[in-house]
Amino acid sequence: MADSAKPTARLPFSGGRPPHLPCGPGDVAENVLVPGDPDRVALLHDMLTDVQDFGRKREFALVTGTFEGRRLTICSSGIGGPSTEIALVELAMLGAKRVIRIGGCSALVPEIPTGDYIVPHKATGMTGVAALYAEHGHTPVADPALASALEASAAAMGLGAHRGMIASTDSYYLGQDRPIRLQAAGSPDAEYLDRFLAEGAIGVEMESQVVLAVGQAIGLRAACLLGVHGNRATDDWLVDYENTQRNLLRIAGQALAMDACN
Ligand SMILES: O=P(O)(O)O[C@H]1O[C@H](CO)[C@@H](O)[C@H]1O
Ligand SMILES: O=c1cc[nH]c(=O)[nH]1
Repeated sequence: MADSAKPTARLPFSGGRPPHLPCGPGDVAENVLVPGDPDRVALLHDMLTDVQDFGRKREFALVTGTFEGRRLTICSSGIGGPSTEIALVELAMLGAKRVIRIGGCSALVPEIPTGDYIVPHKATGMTGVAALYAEHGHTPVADPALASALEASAAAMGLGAHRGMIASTDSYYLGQDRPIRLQAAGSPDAEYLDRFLAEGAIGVEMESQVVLAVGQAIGLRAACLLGVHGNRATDDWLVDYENTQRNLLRIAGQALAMDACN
């Protein structure tokens, strides 16, 4: 379907090129890392060799290169569920088989410091896209072998990785109990984060529930690796976040090599 020459309204691929990602047939590796921010593709691409840069359309920047002998694509998803669903579906249609979201989150419990990592084994939350995919489960699960490989990879590098449930939401401000007017900066009304905590979530961000729900639905092996950018229990926020982001690629790249189902 993805290589039909003429676009249709139902599936507007043109000559095999998808309507959103800036690439075509043969450009996407079987292994894909998906950060949210397109600038992170630029930040990380010097860690690859033999890089082909396919540029950027909207929030989707995409490069394919080699990381430790393995062909690897890095493609940004933008913020939130709708653009993340588009990225995953089009990546899969172009040949992706294993996808790891590498993004940021805030921890919800005081024991997880900023600069550590979370490997969600499942995701809860209130994203619209995951609700659409709900027949595959309100709490979609990560590919177990891929998630285990991420944990083992972080451990091998001596980096703190915490296994647990992540919560994803479509809202950065109200949905994460942040003030939505400066005047209210001192008095956020905690509500949504308490609900996530009560369900057992250890962190919050905006895409993992979608990545896992879509992955399960379309048969893409999917997992997430999240850098802990903030901690909502201690109110700590990591100002220098670049090293954490580079470690996301290092951990995920090693995990792809360690994955038992490789
Ligand atoms: O670090 P990324 O992948 O962008 O993820 C997190 O950061 C963004 C919000 O600032 C949301 O996309 C959230 O999920
Ligand atoms: O607090 C945070 C940090 C990263 N991403 C989010 O969505 N929230």
